[in-house]
Amino acid sequence: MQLSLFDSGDYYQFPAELLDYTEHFLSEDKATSLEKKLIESVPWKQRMQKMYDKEVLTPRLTAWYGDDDKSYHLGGNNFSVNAWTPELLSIKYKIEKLTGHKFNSVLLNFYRDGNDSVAWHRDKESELGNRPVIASVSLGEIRNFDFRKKDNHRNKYSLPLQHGSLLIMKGDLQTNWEHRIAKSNRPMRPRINLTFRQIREL
Ligand SMILES: O=C(O)CCC(=O)C(=O)O
Ligand SMILES: [Fe+2]
Repeated sequence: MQLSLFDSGDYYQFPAELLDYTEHFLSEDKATSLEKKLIESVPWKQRMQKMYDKEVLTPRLTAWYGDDDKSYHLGGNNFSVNAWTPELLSIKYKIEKLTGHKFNSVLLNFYRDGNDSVAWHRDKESELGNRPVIASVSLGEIRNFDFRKKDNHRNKYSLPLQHGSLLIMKGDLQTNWEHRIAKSNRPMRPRINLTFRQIREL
């Protein structure tokens, strides 16, 4: 795994048990055709999100797919669940085979350009349980996945997520670290991110 530091004056070793990065998880062709298919066929929506006490529009489009037609509360959002498509199921099986972890849902993010983003957060909803394993597939534009220690923001890293890559987030990552996809002034093509999760019923 290659990590670039934000602040070259300080050096922190990032604990490898929290992240697993596979750069060429999908072939270039596979990744490109999947990206095109998802952009065209997913019922993308800009949703409302609770930020402190206010409801704001998320600065990206999202969609939720999963095992049945229940809708889950995730971080106070009420997503209605779409049924698995053959493309998403086949990616899910490929990740399960590689990692040995099972997933029952996937949250899709569509970053239309550099203006779209996800703010610093942890995926710590109780539906995910303790120390969740989240599998994140990236398609399209290379965006930086930034992460920082919750109690020491200077302990901060950036990982450029390549087209067709797989990032596994695990261990205490969602407990002790925050992550984000920052906005950029650089002209950017669209990017799609798929985060496979195991949601429990509460
Ligand atoms: O787009 C990404 O790589 C990260 C998305 C994310 O953090 C999330 O959906 O919780
Ligand atoms: Fe996240």
